[in-house]
Amino acid sequence: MMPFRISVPASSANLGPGFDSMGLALGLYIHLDVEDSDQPAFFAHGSTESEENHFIWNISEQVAKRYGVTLPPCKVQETSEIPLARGLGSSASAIVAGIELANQLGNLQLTDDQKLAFGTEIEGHPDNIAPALFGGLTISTMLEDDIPSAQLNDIELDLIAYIPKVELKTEVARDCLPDTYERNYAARASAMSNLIVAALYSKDYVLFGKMLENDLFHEPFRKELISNFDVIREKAKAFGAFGTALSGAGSTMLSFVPKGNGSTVKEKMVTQLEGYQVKLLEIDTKGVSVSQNR
Ligand SMILES: Nc1ncnc2c1ncn2[C@@H]1O[C@H](COP(=O)(O)OP(=O)(O)O)[C@@H](O)[C@H]1O
Ligand SMILES: N[C@@H](CCOP(=O)(O)O)C(=O)O
Repeated sequence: MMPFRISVPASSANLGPGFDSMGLALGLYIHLDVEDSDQPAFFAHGSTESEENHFIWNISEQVAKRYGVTLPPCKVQETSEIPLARGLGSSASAIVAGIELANQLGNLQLTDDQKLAFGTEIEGHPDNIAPALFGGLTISTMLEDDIPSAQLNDIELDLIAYIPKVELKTEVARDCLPDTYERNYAARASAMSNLIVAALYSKDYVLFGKMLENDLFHEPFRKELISNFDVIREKAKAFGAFGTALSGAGSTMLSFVPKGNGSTVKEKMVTQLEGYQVKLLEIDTKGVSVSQNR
């Protein structure tokens, strides 16, 4: 089996009103290159020193313990294109990588449902875990003993991410949210989520962009934490984007642009945003993958 490579995509959760349920897999990846070794060793991204208590290895060990197996010694080299704590789902991608590593090393033959359940248990919500596992746009939620999830791959949009230097931990951005929403407010907020899904399925991207920018669940409470929130949204709209939302809990923002116009809009946005990485991103449609060839 060894050597093998596990690749997991990044993801953008929420898409405005799809708070805690919608997520889109992105073409930025974390890779684990795994090979045989007598001495167990885990090399984190950019490090030449083996770490015993690495986040991903800890996840793998938790999975192994749950299923009563001991993982064989091996050497794991992590490389990642996903910036940490910017709302691009780095923690969920790392969790999925850890689950898949245990799955492969322990020959556990975990089902998709088992991986989704375990990942969601650790992350607390399924909106990044599901796209990291399955690719595309996923909508999922937590029932008592099940995590139903639907997938949509047929999205004809270009994506532009504005990634600032500043990190924002999801935990901190969740602390800004209200504990409860009043009934009429919640009904309006969930109507936006229903409409955004209908707009995506019917490919009405003008309506999609409108709903994307009308979230009531989280963005009104988080936007104060995000520099240039309104500026980015307004400029992107003026240059032709359908809409722009906070990616996950932030700090990145993500624009959805008519297919084929991405690079033109990106070039214009670059001139407006100093200190940001402005990136044209692909949608990943595969989710986590394991390959023998490197
Ligand atoms: N590949 C990784 N290796 C180690 N820790 C990671 C990795 N990816 C994410 N993390 C942990 O998750 C944190 C970021 O998670 P979070 O605040 O949820 O932001 P996001 O998931 O949006 O990037 C990092 O600060 C780090 O502690
Ligand atoms: N629904 C969560 C999503 C967090 O995504 P992340 O990429 O910022 O970890 C939230 O909005 O808190």
